[in-house]
Amino acid sequence: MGIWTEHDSLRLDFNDPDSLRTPIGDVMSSPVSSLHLNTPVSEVARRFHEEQRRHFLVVDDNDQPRGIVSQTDIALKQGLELYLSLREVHEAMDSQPLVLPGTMTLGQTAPLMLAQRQDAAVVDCGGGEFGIITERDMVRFAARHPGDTPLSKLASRPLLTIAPEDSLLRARDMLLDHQLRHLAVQDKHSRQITGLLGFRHILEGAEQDYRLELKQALSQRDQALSRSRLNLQLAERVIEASLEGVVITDARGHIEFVNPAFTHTTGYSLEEVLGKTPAILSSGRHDETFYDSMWKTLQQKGYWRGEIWNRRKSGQLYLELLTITAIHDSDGNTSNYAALFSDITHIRENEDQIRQLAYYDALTKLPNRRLLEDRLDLAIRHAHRHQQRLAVVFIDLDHFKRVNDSLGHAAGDELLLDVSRRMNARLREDDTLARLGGDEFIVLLPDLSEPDEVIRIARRLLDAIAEPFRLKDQTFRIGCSLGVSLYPDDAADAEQLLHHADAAMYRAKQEGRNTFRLYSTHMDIREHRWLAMETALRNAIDNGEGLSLHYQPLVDRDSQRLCSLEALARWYHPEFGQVSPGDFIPLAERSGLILPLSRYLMQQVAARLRAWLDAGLTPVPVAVNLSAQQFWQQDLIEQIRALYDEYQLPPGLINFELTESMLLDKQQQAVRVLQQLRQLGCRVAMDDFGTGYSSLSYLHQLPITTLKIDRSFIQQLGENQGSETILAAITGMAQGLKLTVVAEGVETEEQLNTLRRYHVNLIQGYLTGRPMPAEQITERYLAVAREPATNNVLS
Ligand SMILES: Nc1nc2c(ncn2[C@@H]2O[C@@H]3COP(=O)(O)O[C@H]4[C@@H](O)[C@H](n5cnc6c(=O)[nH]c(N)nc65)O[C@@H]4COP(=O)(O)O[C@H]3[C@H]2O)c(=O)[nH]1
Repeated sequence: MGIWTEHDSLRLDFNDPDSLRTPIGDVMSSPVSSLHLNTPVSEVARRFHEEQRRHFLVVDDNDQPRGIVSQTDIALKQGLELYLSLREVHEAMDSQPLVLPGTMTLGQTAPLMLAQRQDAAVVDCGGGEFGIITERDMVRFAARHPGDTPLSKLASRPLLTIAPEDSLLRARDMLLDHQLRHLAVQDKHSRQITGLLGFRHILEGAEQDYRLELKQALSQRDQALSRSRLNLQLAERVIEASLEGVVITDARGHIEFVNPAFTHTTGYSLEEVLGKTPAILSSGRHDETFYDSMWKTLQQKGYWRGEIWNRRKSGQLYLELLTITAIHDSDGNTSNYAALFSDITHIRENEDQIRQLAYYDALTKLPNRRLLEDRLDLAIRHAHRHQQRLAVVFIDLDHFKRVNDSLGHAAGDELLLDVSRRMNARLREDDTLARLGGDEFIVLLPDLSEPDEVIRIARRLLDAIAEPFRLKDQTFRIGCSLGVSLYPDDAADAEQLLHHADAAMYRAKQEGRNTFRLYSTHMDIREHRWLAMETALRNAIDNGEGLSLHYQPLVDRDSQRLCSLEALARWYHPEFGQVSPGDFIPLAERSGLILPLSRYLMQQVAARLRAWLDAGLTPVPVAVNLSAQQFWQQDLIEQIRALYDEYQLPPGLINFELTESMLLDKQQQAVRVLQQLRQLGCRVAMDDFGTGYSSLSYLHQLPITTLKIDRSFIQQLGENQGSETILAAITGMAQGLKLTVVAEGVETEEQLNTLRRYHVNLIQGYLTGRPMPAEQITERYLAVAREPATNNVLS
């Protein structure tokens, strides 16, 4: 198949009329290029340009011809309007048009146009007049005009012109309007024909630019593609190699991708987590509100960043720093979530360790001076705002150096640990115990409701340290000295408070150790009273001034004969007056004075017995009250023995009274001490029986001799049926255990009469004799004891 176009007509010999008889098969273009019906116009335009053709045969699926498509069709139908409106004629025109003189013949023109591949030529008709002939004209001329016809006769006139600055769109429209294929381009000013513009030029220009743009676009796309492929590869490699875990989920939170770092951190492989939600990592450490607010933030801001505790496949907890970002599609809907996390457990541990080192004492793990000062500053501000008091207690161990020197530093450290544990156990939750170094500690007591509270706490701390320590199989005691300063009474800032507490502690050390001192000299008397009393008691013990003993008789219930005495301490102070033992005994216990006081009193008792003996009297045994600290002294038995030796006392003259509470939890050890006392010939009474713990069941295990029924029971006799029932039970049991029973605090005959019904051996009380000075005892009981008729105390 072939095609014969206007252009092919130029191959005819216009000078030979017979050439028109040439068979078309000889002059057609063959083979003919074809396009399928469905070929897009852009593709057609590209083929026109690439194959330098002007027509294509259009075929169907069966290669049957269905039409011919020309460049003109494309120029008209390619939707080039926008392009054509932007381009000007001079950009597309043929700037070297074939201009032929009007005298040239038709026969000369055809081969010229063919040779120069021109589809039109401008004809200079002379006299400034121009015309045009085109391939299409040539087909017509071939049939109608002989080859020697001059062009001036044939050329179409007037020549339709357009300015070089006009748009190609205008040029196209002019061509369409005038049913022409060519326009001459004429300079507006010089009127010179500067070019020729046909559909071919319009299309070629368009094609050219299209092609260029397409090429550019394609190369840009290729570049972008390869860039993004590169970026993608890079991103993939970065994600793969990243030390941060990466999780990508779909919009509903189902995992679509995880990287190796995820697997490394969590222990889960991609296959194990695909399709699951990150909830598989949940540690259970965060509540619902935490996750709710995370999702809320994600939805509102598009990202969430924070720290979260998760659990590895192994079950181990870890802390991760997590950033979740919502990824949106082109419609703005969330299509995925990308989560990036790093395991910061170690960082946190390091931070904690650093914080620990910076703010805590390495040995005891207590806050150090720095943290203490921070907390003190805070506490001062808080106290200032709420108009509250706070206290700083400076604590220094007494004789710590000795422990260190004799037992070694390891034992010293052990002791410090023990001390800090004991003190901590005695403090309130909000109090701060800090170690300044060495054997110095500070306690910060915020929110003191009343200044007395600090005194109570100071005593508790003293007691805690006064308890024996056991190190390297050795039991020993150390004490401590405490200095207290108060905000706002003593100072307004942390430094001064610490300074004053230190000064007060120093005073405590100077004034005997194992005690505390308040810095303030401006506090009211009540607050100072205990302190002053303690100092006074200390002096009294040192010089014996104001301290004395009264003796209260214990008489046989039935015969009324004096059987023994109870020594009761008395203390008179010029400033405080007569101080009740109910006050000064506990004070002595708290301030560590009980041991020297007891020693002093026991000595007095022994001396008194010696004096009675020396006076030729027959003293009855004297019972001494033992306090807990005294009872648990390691050398108690030794002391007593020494006392007996020193005063040359016959055995059994000094007896002891103790209370149930002292023996609590330590029955086995108590039994040992009691047995030793018994071996010395001492009788031992359980005092105040019926109050406190009153465990009847363990009484039989204790080698005691006497049970003293507390006066509260005796005083309720006759008033309260219950107390008589208890009396019956206690006395019944005591009888079974062969214990002597003493009824304390008997004040009335009625009480005495009731007691007669039960197993009660001795009576002690105001009815039978108040506590009295030794001289009175001598006078009333011992001197007359020589005269049997008067030893009935009630007579
Ligand atoms: N209402 C009333 N009271 C009576 C009667 N008969 C005796 N009393 C009081 O009862 C207390 C008996 O002493 P306690 O129970 O051992 O209780 C003693 C004892 O626990 C302690 N105490 C006294 N002296 C010493 C001592 O030298 N060493 C120790 N460790 N504690 C002592 O102080 C506590 C109180 O002693 P005191 O005030 O002397 O009080 C004494 C005594 O005066 C009475 O018929 N009616």
